[in-house]
Amino acid sequence: MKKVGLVGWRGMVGSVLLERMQQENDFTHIDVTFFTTSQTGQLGPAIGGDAKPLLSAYDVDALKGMDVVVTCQGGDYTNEVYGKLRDSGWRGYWIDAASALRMSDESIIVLDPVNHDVIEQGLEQGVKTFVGGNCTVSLMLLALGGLFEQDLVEWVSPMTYQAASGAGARNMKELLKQMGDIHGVVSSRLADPASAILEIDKLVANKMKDGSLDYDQFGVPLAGSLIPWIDVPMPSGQSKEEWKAEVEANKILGSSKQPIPVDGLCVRVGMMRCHAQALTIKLREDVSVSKIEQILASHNEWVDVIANERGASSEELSPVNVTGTLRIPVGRIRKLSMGPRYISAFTVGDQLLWGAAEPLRRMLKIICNGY
Ligand SMILES: NC(=O)C1=CN([C@@H]2O[C@H](COP(=O)(O)OP(=O)(O)OC[C@H]3O[C@@H](n4cnc5c(N)ncnc54)[C@H](OP(=O)(O)O)[C@@H]3O)[C@@H](O)[C@H]2O)C=CC1
Ligand SMILES: N[C@@H](CC(=O)OP(=O)(O)O)C(=O)O
Repeated sequence: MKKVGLVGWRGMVGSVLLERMQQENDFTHIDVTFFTTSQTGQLGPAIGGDAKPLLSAYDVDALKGMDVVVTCQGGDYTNEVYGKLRDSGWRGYWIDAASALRMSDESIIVLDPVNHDVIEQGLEQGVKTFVGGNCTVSLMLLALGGLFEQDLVEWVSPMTYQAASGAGARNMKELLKQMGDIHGVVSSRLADPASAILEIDKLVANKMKDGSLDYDQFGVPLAGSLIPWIDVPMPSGQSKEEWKAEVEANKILGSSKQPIPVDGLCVRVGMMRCHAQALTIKLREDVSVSKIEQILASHNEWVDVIANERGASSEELSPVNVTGTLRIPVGRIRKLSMGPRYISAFTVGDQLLWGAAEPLRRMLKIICNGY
């Protein structure tokens, strides 16, 4: 049984990972040790055995005793500890949710339904560092996996609708607080069927603009609004979230030497934990919509092709429908008026499951010989 150290299991991504590992009985196949950056010595969770005192996640000697370290602690932790651990001579497997090591030559970005071959080849060549991809990138590749596998994509432009969870737990709470505070200024009027909508709208607009909403985390109000910028600026004029799309997608696909252009705008909207994306795709050849649907549907067991109909699209391509599940619905597939090689698609996925925790859980399982 492999000795597995878990770091960051208390955070949002880590908790989702723990939940999935429990659902899948993963703890019966590993010898787990829980680490912490802030609660050393306190009792850890009674998972995979009796509760034991938590070890310090900065204790390189303790980490060296692990065959595998899985971390959802974030990039600062990775930057502080990973180098020291490797410099100490440790040759164990490092599995990471943070972006810090994603573009490093010594790492592979893991999304095994899409790049199982890249992962297997890496393992054979002795790669020991495996990093989960950016959430929008992983969710897009799972949705379009069939088209990429058959090399049918000349380029893709994703326009995203990203949930609050991608920015962190405090941001999710802030969004809900904003929703409640806005509702508070009009709740009595909403209860009155005769109330005038323009008066309600004016009160809502005033509340959003008067500076009284909490927006420390997002910097501006998000409830009832949107933010067309995610992460820091890049010299190209892209946001870093937009920059990640092409470099990470091509690294996952193993096509970095002849990269497929992937570029669009990333937008934060008031959803909780599902990211959605509207995709414009240029195909390398004219393929019928029914053939495209067939190619997409047969790629992996989570993708679900939704008919381009009003009812099915409204119900199935909805964060409400997808949240908390591993499903990847993809729909609105039709030819665009630009020409027969241009198609649209729309997809939704849970950014904490396939977008963050699930690729790590599956990588751990691969390393532990599939259990
Ligand atoms: N691949 C992707 O798309 C995504 C990746 N991520 C990555 O995962 C990292 C972690 O993100 P996220 O899970 O949102 O971070 P959180 O802020 O939820 O948790 C990070 C750590 O904060 C500490 N912490 C302090 N107070 C609390 C508390 N009250 N409740 C829970 N934890 C607490 C915990 O460490 P300790 O127990 O040691 O104190 C925890 O592991 C990110 O930095 C990012 O790198 C995140 C989202 C998506
Ligand atoms: N940046 C993503 C979430 C995230 O953590 O991405 P990354 O793992 O690439 O830093 C979002 O805000 O929705």
